[in-house]
Amino acid sequence: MLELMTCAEMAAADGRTIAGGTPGIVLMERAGQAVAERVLAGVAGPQRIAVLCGPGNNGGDGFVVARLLAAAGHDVAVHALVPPDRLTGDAAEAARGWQGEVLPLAGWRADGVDIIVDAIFGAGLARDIAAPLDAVIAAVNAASAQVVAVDVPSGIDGDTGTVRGCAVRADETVTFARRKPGHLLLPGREHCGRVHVADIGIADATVAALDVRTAANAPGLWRDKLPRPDAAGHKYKRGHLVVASGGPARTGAARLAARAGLRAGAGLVTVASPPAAVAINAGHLTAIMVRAVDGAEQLADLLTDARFSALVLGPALGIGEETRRMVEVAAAARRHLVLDADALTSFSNNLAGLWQVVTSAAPAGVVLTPHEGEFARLFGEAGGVAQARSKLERARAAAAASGAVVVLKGPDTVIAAPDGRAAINENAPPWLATAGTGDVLAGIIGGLMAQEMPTFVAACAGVWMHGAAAAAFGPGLIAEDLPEMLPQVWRTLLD
Ligand SMILES: NC(=O)C1=CN([C@@H]2O[C@H](COP(=O)(O)OP(=O)(O)OC[C@H]3O[C@@H](n4cnc5c(N)ncnc54)[C@H](O)[C@@H]3O)[C@@H](O)[C@H]2O)[C@@H](O)CC1
Ligand SMILES: [K+]
Repeated sequence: MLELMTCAEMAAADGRTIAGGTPGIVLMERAGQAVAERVLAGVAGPQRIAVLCGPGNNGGDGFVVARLLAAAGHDVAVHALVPPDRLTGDAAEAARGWQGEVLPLAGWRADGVDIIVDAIFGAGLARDIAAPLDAVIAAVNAASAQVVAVDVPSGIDGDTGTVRGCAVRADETVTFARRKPGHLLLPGREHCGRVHVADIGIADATVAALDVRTAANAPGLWRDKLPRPDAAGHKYKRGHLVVASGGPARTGAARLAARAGLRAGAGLVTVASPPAAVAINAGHLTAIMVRAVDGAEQLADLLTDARFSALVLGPALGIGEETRRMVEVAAAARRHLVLDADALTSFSNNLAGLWQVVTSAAPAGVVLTPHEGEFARLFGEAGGVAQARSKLERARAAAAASGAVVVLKGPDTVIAAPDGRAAINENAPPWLATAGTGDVLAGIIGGLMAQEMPTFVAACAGVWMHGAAAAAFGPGLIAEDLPEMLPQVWRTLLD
């Protein structure tokens, strides 16, 4: 269940389930039940519980939770934004099931409360939170109580993960059927605590019929497309990756990418080096080959040999005309390309040029791996990017505008394909943000593409393996450690 459903998709799935014969109040009962079970898991003895209810169905879920927790013997107080007689539909029905008092939410204080159930806003959050609710949310966040959020922490936009004015910080969040993008994108992810997905009876077929295009990035998305070494195979069948090196003072980045490409399974890896840097590159490499390649013209000569199947261009390659020409030459030779760092910056404010590169490389795939700064220089002006509400939408718009697979890097890296598919990565530990790790990522993706793994899934797999390698190493990681952790990551994937 890697799909992520937007708030609108969730509402559509709900609507179809209701149309299929399951009344809305039954879904709400199941939702409330799932939250109540989560609250009860791990509590010993009677608790003082405050259930904070908003004006819509999220609040309706809250009334169900309150009823079930009171029935389980806890001391439950309900505080609502609007009086129950102003609720409508399923929420009104759920509120009628609550026999106790309903106190106002404005001015609520957390004094003496053990557990807070946040049922103020969920998928229907439509604008920034204002007074007096901002004070309520501040009180939730200042409380020492355990906070369990219903669906999404109130104030977090379920589609974008952004904070609308202010937002609850939950210890646990119980959502329904599938997670939403806002559970994975920052800062939303940090507000959710542990996320639990409860089955409320929305059929997989109902979700499938919605053609959901966004997923959490995990092996289930691409494991079956990973290149698998076979007994009869040999290195020439596992692709040949070329990584272009910068000049004598800037060679380390290419070697990091090259080593990562080899560990990612490329059969052969060659560092294409300016003649002046061949000696230093050769002095630091063993299993990886070095070839003297002096600029774009000689790269074109090299690529007349059809065995070179993929290239990584960009890490410390230098910004400017020559790098741009190397990219164009590689594209014209129809090789799989990973464009990173200086190769991206060499196309700043030149989206037309980038589009040309992607078009001429086709059917070979092109992956762009910008961090936020490179992304802004490349796509700041692109249609759709400026209007995008989230990192997810920005990456998707950039992929559509460039025709390439875009890997928009960060702690919540988004991988987007020009056809609209996108994945959000969540396995990167904070210590992955260190010098040179981007070069390694480019190398891993290049290594997978050299083996003919399809472009979008190669990018997704590369990002995940990169995060898994960092997580397996732990704090203190430096970029050089990442390729060395890949065998361990491979073992978990190829079992
Ligand atoms: N049918 C479904 O999809 C199901 C939905 N369920 C619950 O229903 C929720 C969605 O319900 P709704 O669509 O009613 O949405 P919400 O209950 O999240 O909120 C909508 C209400 O909040 C008001 N509102 C929005 N932003 C506001 C702001 N910043 N300040 C003040 N008021 C604001 C709106 O005017 C509206 O009255 C889900 O999050 C989930 O908890 C569950 O009952 C399970 C089934
Ligand atoms: K909520």
